[in-house]
Amino acid sequence: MPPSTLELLPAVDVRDGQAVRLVHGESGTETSYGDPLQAAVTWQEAGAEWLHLVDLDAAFGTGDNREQIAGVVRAMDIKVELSGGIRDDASLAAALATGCTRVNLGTAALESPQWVARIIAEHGDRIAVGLDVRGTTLRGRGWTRDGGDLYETLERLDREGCARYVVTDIAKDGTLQGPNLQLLKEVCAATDRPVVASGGVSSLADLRALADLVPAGVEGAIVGKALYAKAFTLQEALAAVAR
Ligand SMILES: O=C(O)c1ccccc1N[C@@H]1O[C@H](COP(=O)(O)O)[C@@H](O)[C@H]1O
Repeated sequence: MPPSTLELLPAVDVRDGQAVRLVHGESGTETSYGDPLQAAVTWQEAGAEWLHLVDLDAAFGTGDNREQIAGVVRAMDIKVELSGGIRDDASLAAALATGCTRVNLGTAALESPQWVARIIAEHGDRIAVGLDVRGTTLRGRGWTRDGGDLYETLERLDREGCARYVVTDIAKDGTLQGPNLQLLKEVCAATDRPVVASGGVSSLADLRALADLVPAGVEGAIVGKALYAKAFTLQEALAAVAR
């Protein structure tokens, strides 16, 4: 039975050793929120069951924060979804070895389809694919390059057995303008796999609207800027989506 309550995944995105939020995922738009471990512990203590942890330097190709991020995963008692720069056997092995619950692949799903098919077959539910889109065009390499059509890629990944998708509307990400509910409905209609919504959450009303999409296939929501900007507390968010 799929869960009836929307899962919430507070985000900790790490750039140059700091927890940051970006606007539209654009490098150079960072607002810093300090120590990533402190941020992660704060969300865990506030009742989070999941953490969405991103190595932004690895995603942008400007280095990595791998050891620091592994330390954050090790310090957590909650489930961790780990992403950023997981593109080959070595980076995948390092990511899985942190003990994270699952990894989320972006660029690799666009540029290395055969490798992704193999690791989906090998690791099943521990692999999610991030479908980061502008309109219906996928973006990779730190969201700087086009990577094909959303629905063609979704069909291929479904065929290969991908367990779930993390869908980000880049136009909404970091803007506090509300999630793209229409996009999420369309993706849910195109796949029977669970979808984690990402981008734009600004209010408890947004979270309730996403919770209304649980029967359609939205399993969870990543919440970033709204929590850091204190639009609401995580406790309020968890209460808002409890069904
Ligand atoms: O989360 C962001 O703000 C973000 C911005 C720009 C690029 C990537 C971003 N996040 C996540 O990084 C992974 C993709 O990394 P890769 O392409 O596999 O190296 C994906 O989860 C994005 O959602």
